Amino acid sequence: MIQIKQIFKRCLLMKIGFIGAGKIGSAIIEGLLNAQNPSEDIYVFDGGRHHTAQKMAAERHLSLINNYEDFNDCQAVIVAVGGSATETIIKNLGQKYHGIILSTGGGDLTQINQKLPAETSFAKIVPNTPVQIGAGITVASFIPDEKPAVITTVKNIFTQMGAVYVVPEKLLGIYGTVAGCTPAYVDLMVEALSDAAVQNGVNRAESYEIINQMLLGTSKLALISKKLPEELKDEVTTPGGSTIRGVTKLEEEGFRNALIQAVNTSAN
Ligand SMILES: NC(=O)C1=CN([C@@H]2O[C@H](COP(=O)(O)OP(=O)(O)OC[C@H]3O[C@@H](n4cnc5c(N)ncnc54)[C@H](O)[C@@H]3O)[C@@H](O)[C@H]2O)C=CC1
Ligand SMILES: O=C(O)[C@@H]1CCC=N1
Repeated sequence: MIQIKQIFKRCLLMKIGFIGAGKIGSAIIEGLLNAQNPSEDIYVFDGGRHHTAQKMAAERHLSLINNYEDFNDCQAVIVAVGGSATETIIKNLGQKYHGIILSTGGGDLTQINQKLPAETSFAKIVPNTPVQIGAGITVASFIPDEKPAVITTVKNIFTQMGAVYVVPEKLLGIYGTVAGCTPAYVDLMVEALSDAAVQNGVNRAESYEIINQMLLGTSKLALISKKLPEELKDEVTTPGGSTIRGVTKLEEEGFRNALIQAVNTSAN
């Protein structure tokens, strides 16, 4: 049985290329390595100002390449450079590599696809940083008439690292915000909760352990019980107790509104 599973897994394995191995590029690479993809099947392009690709290739034994043509062994190439360089890289890459190009940055799906050779597909993805530990979310958008095999390949790559949502391009911004930006909001909340804990005498390291474990448990409870947030909140808020005093203070300070405005600001 184990052998069959291993053979099945081997069949799903594929070579994946990267241009840009910064924060999100390296998180995806770590996610692929954690999912037991062989390091030599991960190709990284030797470029960029920060030498992150060279460092990562050396440390994690990845295949470092210098020509876009070398990506032709890869089922997909992920462009994770950000900024204005993205579209030029995709255009040049598309002349030399014929497969699936995925970008973590911007660009118009239809316009870019029209400029690429017919055998090359272009799609946009927003992975979040927990992909590195297999607990991520990746949101993807394809042109409306994309080949099903392309969508399946992209899903096969990212389901190794967590959940995948395919959404229309016009919703990629908001889905990407809710999945991709909010880890930073949560980290900010953890820092603030920890500061208050330390202010009241809790050891810093212990406060982080407790708060992160509390978040993990709270999320698991919501996912497993399928209860709504208001039900779960009600289970904690004893009438006349300490939780409702804190909840009321959060309302007074505009906690909910701050989050709503933050999501709108990130997404638009
Ligand atoms: N950090 C995150 O959680 C997420 C980021 N994104 C998007 O992904 C893109 C990249 O973001 P980060 O990884 O955070 O940025 P980053 O600045 O950490 O990484 C970008 C990397 O690209 C490299 N690079 C730049 N030009 C290059 C070139 N011509 N050839 C090869 N490498 C080149 C840089 O040296 C750098 O290592 C951005 O568009 C961002 O909006 C999307 C989802 C999540
Ligand atoms: O901050 C950013 O622009 C990217 C998009 C999603 C997460 N980070």
